[in-house]
Formats: sequence, C-alpha cells, structure tokens
Amino acid sequence: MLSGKAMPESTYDQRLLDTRGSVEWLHQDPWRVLRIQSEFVEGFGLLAEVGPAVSVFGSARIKPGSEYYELAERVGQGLVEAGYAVITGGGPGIMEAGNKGANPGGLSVGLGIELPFEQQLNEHIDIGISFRYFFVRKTMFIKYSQAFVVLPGGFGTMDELFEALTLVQTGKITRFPIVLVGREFWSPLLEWFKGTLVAEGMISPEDPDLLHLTDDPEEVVRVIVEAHREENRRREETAVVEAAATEAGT
Ligand SMILES: C/C(=C\CNc1ncnc2c1ncn2[C@@H]1O[C@H](COP(=O)(O)O)[C@@H](O)[C@H]1O)CO
Repeated sequence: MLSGKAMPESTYDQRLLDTRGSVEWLHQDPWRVLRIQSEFVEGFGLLAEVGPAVSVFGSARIKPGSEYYELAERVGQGLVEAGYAVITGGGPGIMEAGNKGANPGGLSVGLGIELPFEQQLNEHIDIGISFRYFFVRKTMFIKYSQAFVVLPGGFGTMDELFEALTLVQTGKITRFPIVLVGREFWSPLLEWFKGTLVAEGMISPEDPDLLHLTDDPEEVVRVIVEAHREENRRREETAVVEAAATEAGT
C-alpha cells in the first residue's frame, strides 16, 4: 500500500487513459514481451487446425520458370496429393512455388516475416500471417510441420535447415524427416559434413543420416509418407505394450 508522499499524483486509470506524454514505454522490453506473447497466441490460434503439414523452404530469389521453382511447385503438389498442407515462408521464389503447387487442391499456408523493405505474402496462400519476430515464426514452422523439405537457398534457408537439424540431433523434438531437394546443390555440403565435421569429431558419424537427399519430388513425398507410417506403427506398438502393462498391474 502507498500513502502520504509515496502516493502517486495520478491514478492508474488516469495514466492509462491519458494520451499525452511520452510513448517511450512502447519500445521497452516489458512491452515487447507482450507483443511477442500476442504473436505466439495469434500464430497458435491460426494454425491449430491446419492438420498434417509439411514445410517447404528455399531461396526467396528464384524466379518463376527456373528449374528449382518448377521442382518446388511439383513438391507442393505432391504433398497436397498425399494429404499434407504445405507451409512456406509466404514470400517469393521457392516459397511462392511451394504455395502455388499446393493451391488449388490443398491447404496452402504462408508464414511471412516483416522485413525492412516492403513485402507482401505471395498470392497462392489460403492461410497467411506476417510475423514481426523470426523466432516466433520458426516456432510455428516446427510446431505445425511433420517434415521439412529444403530446396536450394541462401542464408535464410540454411538458418531454417540448421535449426531443424539441431533440434532433431539434440533430441529436443521427435525425429522427423528433413529432405534436401537438389543433389548437385546439396552434395558439397553433405561431403563437408562427412569429410570435415565427422572427421574432426564435431558431429557423430550417424548425424548426416538425419538428412535425405533427392532430386525427385515423388521420392520427397514417399520418404515423408513412409516415415509417418513407421512413426504411427511405433506409437501403436508402444500403446499396446503400455496397455498390456497397465492390465497386468505393473
Ligand atoms: C529477398 C526478397 C524477399 C525476401 N522475402 C522473404 N519473405 C519471407 N521469407 C523470407 C524472405 N527472405 C528470406 N525468407 C526466409 O528465409 C528463406 C529464404 O531465404 P534465402 O536467404 O533466400 O535462402 C525462406 O525459406 C524464408 O522462410 C526479395 O525477393
């Protein structure tokens, strides 16, 4: 309780409702925390009912008509035919191609990001949202995807790939398929993983196996579908074992 000199000159209501004065507080961390929280709430609310989904990542700079653009479009289409929604970063290039392949016919999701230059979500999106914070957006990709498909790209794509790899490698998330599309583009990186990272003991010899490498959009879908069948089979087995243990009173 405050009394005497310690009493503020105005009430909380007066301060809340007063529009004059400094707006500096808008840029302070406690206020930012609320913004971050609201971004999580909005994302969770929008994506909760998306159903099985796969994220497709890759360069923002690839143009329609190029080899990688067409490949991403076929990947998007194949995923939708197999019953998955397609989630992308909602921007141009590979993101646009993945959304285009998914739409019409399937659910096409774009998780955009506010950038210093003006930028809109691409036009092939059914559910779209623009995030202010990269780390909130990344949480959404991971939480609502059953697999990651990664086409050629630059720093943004590498960031998304290595985030997923680290989470799977460290067991922070259940192992899920990460498929690299484009043998010629990705092979040097995989060779470096084995020749340098494994050789120098920076990663385990089995870590490169967390990645599947292919050029074939049909194989992308096959790898993901099979991984999920296997996962479901394992879950059912575990449920049966647990039920038997409960029945036996152990
Ligand atoms: C470069 C241009 C636009 C950038 N717009 C983006 N919109 C949404 N998401 C983006 C954007 N740029 C990068 N990303 C994310 O990173 C990945 C692509 O980055 P890369 O460096 O091009 O590989 C992508 O998967 C996005 O999630 C103007 O054309």
